[in-house]
Amino acid sequence: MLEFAVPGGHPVLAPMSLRIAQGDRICLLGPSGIGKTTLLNRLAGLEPGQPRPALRIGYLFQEHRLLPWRTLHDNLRLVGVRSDQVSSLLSQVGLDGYGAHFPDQLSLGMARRAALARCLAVRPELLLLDEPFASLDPHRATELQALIRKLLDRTPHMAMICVTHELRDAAALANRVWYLAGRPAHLRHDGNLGDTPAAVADLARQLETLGQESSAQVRAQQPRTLGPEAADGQR
Ligand SMILES: Nc1ncnc2c1ncn2[C@@H]1O[C@H](COP(=O)(O)OP(=O)(O)OP(=O)(O)O)[C@@H](O)[C@H]1O
Repeated sequence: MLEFAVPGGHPVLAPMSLRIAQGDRICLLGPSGIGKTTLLNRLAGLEPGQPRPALRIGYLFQEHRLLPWRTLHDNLRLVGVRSDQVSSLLSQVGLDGYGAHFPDQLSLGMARRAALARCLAVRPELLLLDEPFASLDPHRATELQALIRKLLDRTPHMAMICVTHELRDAAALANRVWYLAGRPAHLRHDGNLGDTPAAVADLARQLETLGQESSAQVRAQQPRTLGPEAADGQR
């Protein structure tokens, strides 16, 4: 069991205590801008002043963050992959023979898979994926989803948290759903996905309601802007 705490006083996130079991597959959903990436960063120990996490974490950022002036081979060498293991790692993500390519020579989907290979290189106990399917065409997104599914099946003890806007990604990859909402943001839902299409549809309705409540709360907290008449009255 992995335990994480977000302390009080965080500018975006409410205090929370999170428990993640080995092999948990969690999809993290919530309205845009609510703090999903911030929570992943927090879990990865990337926020200022945070200690290094005590477990091995692979983090697939929204951008690939590979060094553009290094080949894929060298990018993987930099995180400790032995030269004779590079090909097999690239092969795991469907990039056989691309070791000599530079990141900018790859399509978005391929670069994301190369970044995924770099995540796997550390043999993560926790894999963090930040919107892995964003900006991919539906065919490429389905392909990447199938690849991630295969990698998860191959590493049953690894836990995963995947940020997404689509509950259908959760249906394909996750056994558990977190929903972040409110300001400061807290987990408004933490539960199993449900085994049947009807249960998933029911969860989708619940999450939509939570999203609407959250948006209303955020709107109510925003400072009111003065319209022209009100502004006149202030002069
Ligand atoms: N330390 C901080 N202090 C103040 N604001 C912050 C801090 N860290 C993040 N934010 C702000 O919090 C908001 C939440 O950002 P975040 O990217 O985590 O949301 P998100 O839910 O991942 O959004 P999206 O779904 O659009 O990717 C952003 O407006 C960001 O600028």
